[in-house]
Amino acid sequence: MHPVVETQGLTKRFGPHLALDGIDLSIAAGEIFGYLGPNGAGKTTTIRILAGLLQPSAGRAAVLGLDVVRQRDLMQARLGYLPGNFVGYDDLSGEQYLRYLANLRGGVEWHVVVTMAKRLDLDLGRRIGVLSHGNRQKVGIVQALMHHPELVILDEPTTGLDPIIQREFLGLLADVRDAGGTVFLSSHILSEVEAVADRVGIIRDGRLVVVESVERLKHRAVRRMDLTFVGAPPLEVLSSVAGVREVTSSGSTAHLAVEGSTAKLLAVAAPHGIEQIVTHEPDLEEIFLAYYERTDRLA
Ligand SMILES: Nc1ncnc2c1ncn2[C@@H]1O[C@H](COP(=O)(O)OP(=O)(O)OP(=O)(O)O)[C@@H](O)[C@H]1O
Repeated sequence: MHPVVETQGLTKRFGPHLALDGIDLSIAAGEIFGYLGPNGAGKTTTIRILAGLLQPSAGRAAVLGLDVVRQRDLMQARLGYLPGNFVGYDDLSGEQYLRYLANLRGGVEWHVVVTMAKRLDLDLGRRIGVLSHGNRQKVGIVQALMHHPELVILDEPTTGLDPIIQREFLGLLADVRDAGGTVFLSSHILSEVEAVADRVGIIRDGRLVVVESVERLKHRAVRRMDLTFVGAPPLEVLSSVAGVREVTSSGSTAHLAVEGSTAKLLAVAAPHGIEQIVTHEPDLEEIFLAYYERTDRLA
């Protein structure tokens, strides 16, 4: 079976600027793939090429086994797509706009639209022009999913959604996967995609620096922790634990950077009397750091 998304040496230049530098990706049917990277990394450029809206400068991309340049129309008919800057038509209500798009697609099951709107707490009767950014984004999400596409590509879909709606939205994506569909979503925040993605790819400066399962990525990540002790923090003991990268202190609190599991550290620290533990979720930069430091060591 063809991968649902496949790129080989995908490259995009904007004048002298190299926005994508030889991206090789392969995503299988039924996967939720998170495409992560900081601002300007090349996520939108990749997505626009996959959606057939931008031509690569070199390399190739195929979606659902169809070349995104030569077989663009066929490919787009089977795709659901939410652009990063979704706006819709201000003068139409959500319902009018979605019916219009549904007609262009040759009809959709309207009850699917109504159910999704309910789940996302979207009022379909309101004019798009008066909707908040988050509510507009919900219209964009519904139009991307309403026709049960085989592949859904979403560019920063959670922008503007509150946490409860975000969770509901991730549930919709899980439903797509459970029905055999494939999801490709971009984000610059790991925690947004880690709950739902099977694998993630991290792009930085136009290069794919790592592709792996969320579990392995988290394991590789450097996590920051603050351990407050009853007395003075045992800094030397803490520094000697495998995986502990940095140790500083203020008063009775030790500030640590830990790679991988924190179980060993906690076991060693516990006999010294821990009063409080604060764990900070690893952010993307810290994951990059861990990744680059590891490749440096291997080099
Ligand atoms: N049309 C364009 N003309 C010139 N440069 C562009 C164009 N589109 C994107 N770029 C540049 O290509 C690089 C990648 O941009 P891209 O929008 O793909 O990043 P991104 O990862 O989606 O970032 P963000 O999270 O900020 O949207 C950036 O340096 C950007 O300035």
